[in-house]
Amino acid sequence: MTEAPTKEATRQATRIDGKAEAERLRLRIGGEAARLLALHGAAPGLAVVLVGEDPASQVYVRNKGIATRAAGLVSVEHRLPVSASQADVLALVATLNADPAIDGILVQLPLPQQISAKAVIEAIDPAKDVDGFHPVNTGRLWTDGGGLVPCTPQGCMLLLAGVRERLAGLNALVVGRSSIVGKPMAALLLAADCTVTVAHSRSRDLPALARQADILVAAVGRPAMIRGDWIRPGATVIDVGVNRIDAGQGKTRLVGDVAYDEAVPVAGAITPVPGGVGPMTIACLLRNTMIAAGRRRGWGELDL
Ligand SMILES: Nc1nc2c(c(=O)[nH]1)N[C@@H](CN(C=O)c1ccc(C(=O)N[C@@H](CCC(=O)O)C(=O)O)cc1)CN2
Repeated sequence: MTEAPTKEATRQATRIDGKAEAERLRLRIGGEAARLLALHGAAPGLAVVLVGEDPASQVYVRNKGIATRAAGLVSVEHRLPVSASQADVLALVATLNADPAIDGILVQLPLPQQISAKAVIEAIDPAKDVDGFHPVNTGRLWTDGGGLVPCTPQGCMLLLAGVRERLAGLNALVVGRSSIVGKPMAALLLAADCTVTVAHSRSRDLPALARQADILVAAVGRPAMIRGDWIRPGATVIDVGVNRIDAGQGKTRLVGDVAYDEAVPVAGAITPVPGGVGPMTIACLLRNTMIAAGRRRGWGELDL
């Protein structure tokens, strides 16, 4: 009797579970916060400022508050109307800068068009800038690395560490050059001794650049732009995109910047959307708040 031909097993990338990793990090932060409360009788305080009523921002701010309180930190929310002036926001930031109970300040982006995000970010005390967007923290990131590190790129690095023991010498491609993700991501990969390329809308032959990459970080905000045949076999793919697309019948669904189903048979490991980088952003915000509190209150560097 002839045996049925064995079907060649389809290669599948390791799915990097950001939700589970974020949960573990939040539990560690909760444990450390409880220890510090017992030792010093105080909990770190995070103030989140929301201007206007952008639906996605409202969800993110609510989730930040829930996660902050669940970890045993103090969460304070300030909501300003969409008509708020830049002076209103700057006045609130000045109050929070001076408040000794507040260790971290985050102004949710985007802001209404009459308010300059640059002016607001630059007004935040760099020691309380838990987003890591202030020029002092940006400068530290590109020099000695001692400042507060932007949450999304920090989360990407933690996810990478879970699947890649050594990053030194690897080719890393960051697609996107935003100040929030692309540029700080490039700085962190460079600090980890990767050979870093940053691609953007004017880059020539993006597929060819992608095919060189052992690590590919997609942060362009264009649904499924990175195709499966652009990916180097075995590469680690970190998808930062959170794009809401029409799913028909009046429904929407979230997709990343990478064509996930095409990438899975080629990549070595890949983050899904949702459930990849997104949850790490909020966990790293709590981490930054703990770090800022430790430094401000003289609790020393914490093991997080
Ligand atoms: N001041 C800031 N503003 C904004 C930041 C930021 O880091 N600081 N980043 C984004 C929004 N953001 C946090 O604020 C954020 C985005 C996405 C997620 C997340 O968990 N995404 C989930 C899906 C959620 C959904 O269903 O919509 C996922 O990817 O699994 C968390 C935080 C812009 N503004």
